[in-house]
Amino acid sequence: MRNTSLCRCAYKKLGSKPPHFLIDVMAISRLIIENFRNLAAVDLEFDHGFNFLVGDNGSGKTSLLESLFYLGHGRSFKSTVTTRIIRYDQPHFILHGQIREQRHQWSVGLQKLRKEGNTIVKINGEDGNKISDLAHLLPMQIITPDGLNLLNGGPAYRRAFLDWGLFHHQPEFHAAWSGLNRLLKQRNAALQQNYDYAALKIWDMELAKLAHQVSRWRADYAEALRTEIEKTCRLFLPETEISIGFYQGWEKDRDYAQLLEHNFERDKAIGYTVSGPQKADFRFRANNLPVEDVLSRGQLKLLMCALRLAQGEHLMQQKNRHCIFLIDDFASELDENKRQLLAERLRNSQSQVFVTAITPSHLRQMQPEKSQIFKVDKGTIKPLEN
Ligand SMILES: Nc1ncnc2c1ncn2[C@@H]1O[C@H](COP(=O)(O)OP(=O)(O)OP(=O)(O)O)[C@@H](O)[C@H]1O
Repeated sequence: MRNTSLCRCAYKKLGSKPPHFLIDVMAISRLIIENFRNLAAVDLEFDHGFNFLVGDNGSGKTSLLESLFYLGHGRSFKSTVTTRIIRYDQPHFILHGQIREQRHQWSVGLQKLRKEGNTIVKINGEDGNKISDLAHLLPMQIITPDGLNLLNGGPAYRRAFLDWGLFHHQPEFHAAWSGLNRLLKQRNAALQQNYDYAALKIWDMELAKLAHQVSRWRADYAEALRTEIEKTCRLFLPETEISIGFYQGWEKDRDYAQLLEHNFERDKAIGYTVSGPQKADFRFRANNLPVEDVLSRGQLKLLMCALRLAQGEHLMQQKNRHCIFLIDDFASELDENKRQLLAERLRNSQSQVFVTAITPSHLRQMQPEKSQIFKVDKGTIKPLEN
C-alpha cells in the first residue's frame, strides 16, 4: 500500500508519461456507507466492470450514486445543502471506499458532521487531505436526467466540464484557476469601492496573466476533445451534424490586460468585471443551430453522454487513467436502439460503471461479461446472483 504523500505527489506529477502504476483499470472495490440519505448502513463489494442497481422509486438507487460521487468530489450532484444529505436525525454521515488499481490499493474516507459542517478526508488512514486529493484519485463522470443542463443550461456548466478535464490533464491548472477566481473576486470588490484605475492596474496585470494561461489551456483541451466528441456523435447522432466552438470569454487575440483597462469605467459602473475567462463557453450546434433549440430530449441526452464518454476516453488515451461512470436512470428518454448504442460504448470504455434502473428489463441491452446486480429496497442494498 502506498503512503498518502507519495501517492499525492505521484498524481501531481502526472505529466506526459504516466507512472506505471496508473496504467491499469481503476475501480472502487468496496464501499461502506453510514447515514447517507436513506442508506443507514451499507457495505458492498463492487464488480470492476458493470454494477446495476435495481429498485423501486425512492428505494435509494440515486443515493448510492450520490454517495460515490460525493466520495470523488466532496460534494453532491443533487443538493448544495450538505446537512440535508445526512440521514434524518443523525449527527454525521461517513463514506469509506477502497480503490484498486491492479497492483495498488487506496483506502479513502470522508465524514461530514451536521454541527461543524466541515468535511474530514482521510487517505490511507492519514488526516489532512484535501478534497482535490480525492478528486485526483477518483476521476468520475456522472450522467443523470438533470445532466442536460450541460447543453441547455448556462455556460457555467460547460466551463465546469472543460475545467474537470484540465484538472485531470494539467497539473498546474488547479492553482491557476483558484488564483484567477480569487483575483476576480478581489477586482469585483474593488470596482465597488470607487478606486481609480491606477489602484487596480497591478492586480489586473496578474489577473491577465492567469486569464491568458487558463484560456489557452481551455482552448487546447477543447480542441483536443473535438475528435473524440465527433467520433462518438457520428455513432450516437449520425443524422445530425454537430459543430463545436470554444469562446474564451472575450474577443479572440485581444490582450486581456488592455481590455480590462479599456472596460474599467464600464465595469465600475456595473460593479463587476463583464468580460473574461469567467464568461468562457464551449458551444454546440446541430446542423448549425443551437442544440437546445433543435434536438429532442433523447438526442440531447445522447449528446450529453457523448461528451462525457469522450472526456473519459480522452483521459484514458492521454493519461492511461480510467474514469468511473455513474449513470442514473439509464433507460430514460432513450429508445431500444439508442440504449444499445450507449451500452456498447460503455462496454468498450472498459471502465467501472454504475447504472440504476427501476426494472431489470431496462437493462436488457447491457450484457457485459463482468457485472453484478444489486437489489435496492427501502435503503437496503443486496447483491443478486447473476
Ligand atoms: N437526509 C435524508 N435522510 C433519510 N432519507 C432521505 C434523506 N434525503 C432523502 N431521503 C429519502 O431517500 C429516499 C431515496 O431516494 P433516491 O433518490 O435514492 O431514490 P431512487 O431509488 O433513486 O428513486 P427514483 O427511482 O424515484 O429516482 C427517498 O425516499 C428520499 O425521500
